[in-house]
Amino acid sequence: MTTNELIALIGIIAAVLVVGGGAAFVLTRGRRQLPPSEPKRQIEEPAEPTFISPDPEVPAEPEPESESAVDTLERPEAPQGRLVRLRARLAKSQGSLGKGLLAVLGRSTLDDAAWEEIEDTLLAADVGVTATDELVTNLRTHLRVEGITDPEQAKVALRAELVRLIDPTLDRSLTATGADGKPGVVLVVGVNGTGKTTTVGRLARVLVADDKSVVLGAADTFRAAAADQLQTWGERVGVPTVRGPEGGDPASVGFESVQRGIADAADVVLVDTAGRLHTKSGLMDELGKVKRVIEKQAPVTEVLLVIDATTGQNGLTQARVFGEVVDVTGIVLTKLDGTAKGGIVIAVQRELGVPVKFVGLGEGADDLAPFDADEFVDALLS
Ligand SMILES: Nc1nc2c(ncn2[C@@H]2O[C@H](COP(=O)(O)OP(=O)(O)OP(=O)(O)O)[C@@H](O)[C@H]2O)c(=O)[nH]1
Repeated sequence: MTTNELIALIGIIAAVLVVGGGAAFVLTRGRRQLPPSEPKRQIEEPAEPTFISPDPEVPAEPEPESESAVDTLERPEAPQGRLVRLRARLAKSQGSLGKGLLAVLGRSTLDDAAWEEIEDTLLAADVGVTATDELVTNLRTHLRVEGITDPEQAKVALRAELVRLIDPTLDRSLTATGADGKPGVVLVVGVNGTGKTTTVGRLARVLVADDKSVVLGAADTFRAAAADQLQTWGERVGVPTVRGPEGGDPASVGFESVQRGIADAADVVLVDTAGRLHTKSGLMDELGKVKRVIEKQAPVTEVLLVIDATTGQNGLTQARVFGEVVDVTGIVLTKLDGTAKGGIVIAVQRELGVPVKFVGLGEGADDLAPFDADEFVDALLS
């Protein structure tokens, strides 16, 4: 090999070494910049479809109940003291009944004309004829026997006579305790629009505030929105609602709601019923059936008749007719906030011989107050 040939061979070997080393360097650096090998596997092996993109039609696994969901439940106001809070709502009744009576009693002498005015005031407030006679006779005797002429003392005497007429000794508690480990069952009845569904929803809140477990029965299958309305009331305080098909048999919804109450070991089942005209005998008979069918599961412990206080004498007629079909055990007087006829409390109690247990004094969720004779009369005369 010549010297020139040797130099050429060394040059070729050197060039090969330089190019090969450079390529190796580039490859090595390049490999270091690649992502780790794991993702390569992801690309090659398609993931399960449900992980790639959850199908919106497929319901997700139920999530454990979050704290915020529990937090959204409302805490109803304790029932005690509601009547005192709502006393100003009796303003209309206060004006015509309470203030009317006090104005006459405040006069220096009470002649026959003054007593007639007292009588008229009581009658105008729907106290009813017999109760009015009784109150006037008793108050006159009270003032005469005790020689009362001072208006302030006369007011005290009036208060005592009104309380006596309303009868503070009546048991006004909701009879909602069942026997033999079964829930108490409260059936709520009345004509259309008196406020039954609202009352059932509010009663659920009263019971929940009292730490009772409750099941609602939407046996008003007649009015389309009634079951939804009731369910909403229940959801606000975490209470389930049993409902049936629209136009279905109300008795079977009543039956199933009590069945659910027994299965859940609930304290109370509250059953809403369809409003019915008290003049329609077929519908009234159906109400009797609802009660009988429910009682195949557990005794009805309370039948509450809801009466709209603004309907006056008509409310009394309803009370009479409902009382003939189901054994009414308590009265709920709604819309007492919108009437000057607060005396209906006295009249309706006498008509049925059962106590007023709750009064509705507004449209708020907790505007249903347990009735108390002393607090009511104090509100009227304040
Ligand atoms: N101002 C006032 N409104 C009330 C009171 N109680 C109920 N209401 C209103 O009365 C209306 C009728 O109430 P509902 O509970 O739907 O009556 P319902 O008796 O269930 O009606 P039906 O299902 O048709 O028989 C609603 O607008 C209630 O907000 C109350 O004490 N005061």
